[in-house]
Amino acid sequence: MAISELDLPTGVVAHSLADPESQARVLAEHVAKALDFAVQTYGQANLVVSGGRSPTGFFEVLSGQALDWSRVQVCLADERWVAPESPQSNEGLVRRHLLRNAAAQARLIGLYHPAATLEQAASQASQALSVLEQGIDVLVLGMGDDGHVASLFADSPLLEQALSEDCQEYCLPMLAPQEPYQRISMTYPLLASARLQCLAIQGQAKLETLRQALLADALRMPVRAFMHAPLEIYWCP
Ligand SMILES: O=C1O[C@H](COP(=O)(O)O)[C@@H](O)[C@H](O)[C@H]1O
Repeated sequence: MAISELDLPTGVVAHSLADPESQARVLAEHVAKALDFAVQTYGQANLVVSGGRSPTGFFEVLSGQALDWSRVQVCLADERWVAPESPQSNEGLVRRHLLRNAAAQARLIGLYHPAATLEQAASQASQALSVLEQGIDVLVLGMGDDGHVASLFADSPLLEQALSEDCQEYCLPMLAPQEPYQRISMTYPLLASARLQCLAIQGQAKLETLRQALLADALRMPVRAFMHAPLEIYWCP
């Protein structure tokens, strides 16, 4: 299957790239241009990225893009509730693969807080995100094989609240079906307020997940909630 065969909603743009290297380069150049525009226009840029396993190549190419990184704030769309030193930490991934080269100058706003409970940690993460006062300039989402984005998982107790357009919280505690179970996720209204919204996915299996999500309810496959303009999908086999 090719991404052009999917019946995407009007306004959703699909980019089909030849391989992971091309995907990383094209996405990194597009993101860097948008960050540079925000720096020139507002004096600062806010970038929200995802974790997991797939963004490392993109992070490494982005880290070498020429722009005034000292004016860029990097935040995470979601975090596993583990210390940044853990190999499962999304913050750790960003520190190792993105905050290097030119991008070492950027400021990272992590979602991890060592609170007594996951609920308290999520509340502290929400408060820390008040630094996003000019809004999110660029959002880069990934997608799990089950159709989750950020840490918005089907069957997580607070999913309906997190996907509600009226949700006032920047972050909510979420539960994943696999380890690490305890997660903190940015909620739908904050994520969907980003000026540039990108979804980066690789492989046939994820294309099939996306095809199923287009026919599903967002409560079963949360990626469905983001299938509207101005989403840009970057896919490669
Ligand atoms: O658990 C997570 O998974 C998704 C997807 O990760 P991927 O490696 O399959 O692309 C990721 O977007 C999210 O940030 C992460 O916490």
